[in-house]
Formats: sequence, C-alpha cells, structure tokens
Amino acid sequence: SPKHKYYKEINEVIAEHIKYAAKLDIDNTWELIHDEGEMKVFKREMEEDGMVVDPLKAVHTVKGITGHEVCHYFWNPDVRMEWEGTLESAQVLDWFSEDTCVCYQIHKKVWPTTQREALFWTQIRHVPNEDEDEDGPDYWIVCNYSIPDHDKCPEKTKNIRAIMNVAMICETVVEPPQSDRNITRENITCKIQYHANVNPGGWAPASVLRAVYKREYPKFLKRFTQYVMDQTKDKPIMF
Ligand SMILES: CCCCCc1ccc(-c2ccc(S(=O)(=O)CCO)cc2)cc1/C=C\c1ccccn1
Repeated sequence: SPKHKYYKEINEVIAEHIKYAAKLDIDNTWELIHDEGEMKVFKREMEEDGMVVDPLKAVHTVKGITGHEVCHYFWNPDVRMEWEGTLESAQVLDWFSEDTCVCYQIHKKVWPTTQREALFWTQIRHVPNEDEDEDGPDYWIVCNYSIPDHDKCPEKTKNIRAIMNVAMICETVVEPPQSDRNITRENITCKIQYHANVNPGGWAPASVLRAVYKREYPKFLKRFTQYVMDQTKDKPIMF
C-alpha cells in the first residue's frame, strides 16, 4: 500500500508482536487469572503514574476454525458490534489500504469510572513461514494500535481516551496432515495468542480496573471465539 504516515509504525509494531508470539514464554512473572478448558488468561500487575496498565496475555485452542477466520472476524469492523459486548459504538474513520483502517469506538461506561473511548489503526496480515523453513510457524495476525488523533475523530467528548496495543495472533494446525483436497473442519484447530496492553488513559480505582479485566477478558474471548464458530460452521474453510 502507498507510503502513508503510519506505514513504518505498523510494520514495527506487527514485527514486535510476531517476535514475541514466537517465544510464548509464560514464565512465573505471569499470574494465571482464568483457566477454563483450553483457555488460559494471564496478567502482570503493572502501574504507570499510579494507573493500572496490567499487560494481559491469553492462550486458547479452538477446534474447527482457522487462524485466518479468527483474524478475519476480529479485524472486520463491520461485525465488531456483533461480538464486542463492551462497546457502545464503533465506526471506521479512514482506510489506509484494504487491510488497514482507523477505528473510533466508545466503550460502555463501567460504574463508577469515567467512560472510555479508543482511536486506533487496525491491520490484518498473513505472516507465512520463512521459505527455507517450511516447518516454521505460519501466522495470521490482527493488531489494534492507538493513534493520538485523526481529523475525523469527534473532538472534546466527555470520555477518557484509552491507549492500547492489542494483538490477536493465530496459527492453524491441520491433523492428520491431509492433502489440501479433503480437509474438513474436524481436521483443523486454531491456536490463539491474545496480547492486550491497555492504558485506561486516566485514573480509575485499581480494584475496579482489575475486577473489570478479570471479568471482561475471559468473557470477551469466550464470546468472540463462539461467534467465529457460529459464523463459520456452514461456510467453506478460509485457510
Ligand atoms: C474502568 C474500565 C475502563 C475500560 C478500559 C478498557 C478500554 C479498552 C479496552 C479494550 C478491550 C479490548 C480491545 S480489542 O481486543 O482490541 C477488541 C476491540 O474492541 C480493545 C480495547 C479494555 C478496557 C478494560 C477492560 C476490558 C476488558 C475486556 C473487554 C472490555 N474492557
């Protein structure tokens, strides 16, 4: 796509998430906050200027869908309101290319905190394995990354602007290895890594924020993956 002003930043941010995903080192600095079936959600407790900015990492394995399908529905702004239960509104302000756009969304108010909003670019990308290493990981990734402003962004709202760096990184496993001819949904499994670094943008009680994170992230991951299974079950597989 043409060299727009975020081109360099997008490549750097995506490369960073891919490097990090390949390591997947869940060491003891990560605290398990939710463990349900194949889904494990971890957090690190971190504060910046007295604000809770806990990084969040989730891993999940879902049968019957592909990484491309998970990333497609996570990225597609047209369906965001269908699965993201914490949003009051979501809109596209701009398109940088057919896989990259700028979204503005308002989160539902969480009593007793001030309502949050977010302005970010979102890109979906296929990162095939290195040619020489055909066993290397093949990722589909979506990254949502805050930008400071945009000329079409509503000015001076009463909301606090949250700042985020979020990635959904997926690998698809086909077993037993089938020639591409007759793979069915029984043969595929998606391995998901979800990384969310969200700065709530303004003070909120640590206890409230941590309770929201603990409750909302597992709920959102369960609801979102169920949504993808429902949307794809009668459709041809998107590899
Ligand atoms: C006091 C509460 C303040 C809310 C702070 C907050 C702001 C934004 C966000 C957030 C969550 C998921 C994404 S995404 O994965 O990119 C999908 C697109 O929406 C982007 C942003 C989270 C949170 C904080 C908690 C929280 C956790 C899971 C769901 C909802 N809220």
